[in-house]
Amino acid sequence: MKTRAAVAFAPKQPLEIVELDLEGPKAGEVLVEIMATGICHTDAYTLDGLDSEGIFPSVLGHEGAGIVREVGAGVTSVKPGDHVIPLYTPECRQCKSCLSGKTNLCTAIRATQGKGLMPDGTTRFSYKGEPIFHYMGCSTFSNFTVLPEIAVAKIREDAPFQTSCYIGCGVTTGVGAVTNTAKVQVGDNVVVFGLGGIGLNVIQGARLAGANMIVGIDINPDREEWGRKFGMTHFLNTKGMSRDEVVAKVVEMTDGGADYTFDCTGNTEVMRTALEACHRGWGTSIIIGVAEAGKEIATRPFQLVTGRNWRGTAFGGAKGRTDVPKIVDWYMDGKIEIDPMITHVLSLEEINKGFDLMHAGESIRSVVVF
Ligand SMILES: NC(=O)c1ccc[n+]([C@@H]2O[C@H](COP(=O)([O-])OP(=O)(O)OC[C@H]3O[C@@H](n4cnc5c(N)ncnc54)[C@H](O)[C@@H]3O)[C@@H](O)[C@H]2O)c1
Ligand SMILES: N[C@@H](CCC(=O)N[C@@H](CSCO)C(=O)NCC(=O)O)C(=O)O
Ligand SMILES: [Zn+2]
Ligand SMILES: [Zn+2]
Repeated sequence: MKTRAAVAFAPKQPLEIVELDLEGPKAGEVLVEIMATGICHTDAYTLDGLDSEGIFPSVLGHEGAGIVREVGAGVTSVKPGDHVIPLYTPECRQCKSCLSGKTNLCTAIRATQGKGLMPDGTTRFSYKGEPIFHYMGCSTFSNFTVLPEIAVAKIREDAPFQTSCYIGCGVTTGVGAVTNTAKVQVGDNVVVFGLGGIGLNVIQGARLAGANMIVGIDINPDREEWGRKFGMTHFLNTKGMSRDEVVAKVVEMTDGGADYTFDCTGNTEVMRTALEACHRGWGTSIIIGVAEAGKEIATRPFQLVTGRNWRGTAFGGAKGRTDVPKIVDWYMDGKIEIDPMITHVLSLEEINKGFDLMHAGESIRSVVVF
């Protein structure tokens, strides 16, 4: 079949809208019509050539929602007509990681996914006879895409695609980092570095968990109003401040340091600041941001010797097929907010504008509707 898609032919080039050839689903795979997709900063980081796993030409996008249109042989958990959210962190429920009960990082198809291929080692997309690679196992910047059965979460049919697609990454990552990874408790003091599409969801996750202080930090002053909408209690604009100044200010505000800090910037200098702003003896810093290829984190080991903890999280520690339908329920029941964070709704033809808005700090989430 044919599908309209925004293709990343090369790094640092605008996406091109073209008609691709798409092979149907093989055994264990499903064909999904993508109805809406968000644009996450991770898509921009890959398009900018900063991802060590970045492959071109490819169809980016990993924050989608859509409808199953066809299933391959042996598929039993979904059927045509089901509403689904694609999962860049699949859940096979059989691999060592899934069975461990300790992680959401299913390893069943990670090797081929990282090479832009389906589990059988081939790609379903092509253009003028040449292969086009998949991205994060999702490729939601295509109107139709093929996914492994283990990489789709079935969701309720009354959830709007335009907003629930954000649960495919940003919402689940931010809220889950608080509830699954940090396990923030009532009364904890939380500091969030970077109040974009992920950080604002960390803030609403901290509010849900009953945190005491929720301090938001950004270098964009417009983000203060955004943070306050979702439960932020204090704001710090750190533009022009040194690491020591930021740490000292957070330690003063939180009476010794935060119980939990979250990096939602991807900047390795900010990651260090976030660790050092944690309370001596027990504070934990969670890295959510994805850093550019080649960047490394550093701190004095004394920071860890004196009881601070450094951790990371992918997809908010959520097990996709199990947890995503529940997060959709939280949204539909009004426990978490999504609609106000969708600042721009674009057509596929306008997708490059979504990247421009993100880089200019003018959007929280842009969503493309097909
Ligand atoms: N671990 C995961 O599973 C996961 C999932 C989604 C996104 N991410 C990553 O999370 C990060 C955030 O993504 P997003 O979509 O929210 O991006 P975004 O562009 O919407 O937001 C980033 C925010 O950080 C702020 N910022 C930038 N530099 C800063 C600095 N030095 N100090 C303080 N604030 C600063 C920006 O002003 C902006 O508000 C990215 O690195 C993305 O790749 C990780
Ligand atoms: N490919 C990059 C790392 C990118 C990365 O860390 N991705 C996150 C999701 S970001 C979503 O917006 C993730 O899930 N990581 C776990 C995994 O990819 O298995 C690199 O090579 O540095
Ligand atoms: Zn993402
Ligand atoms: Zn698994």
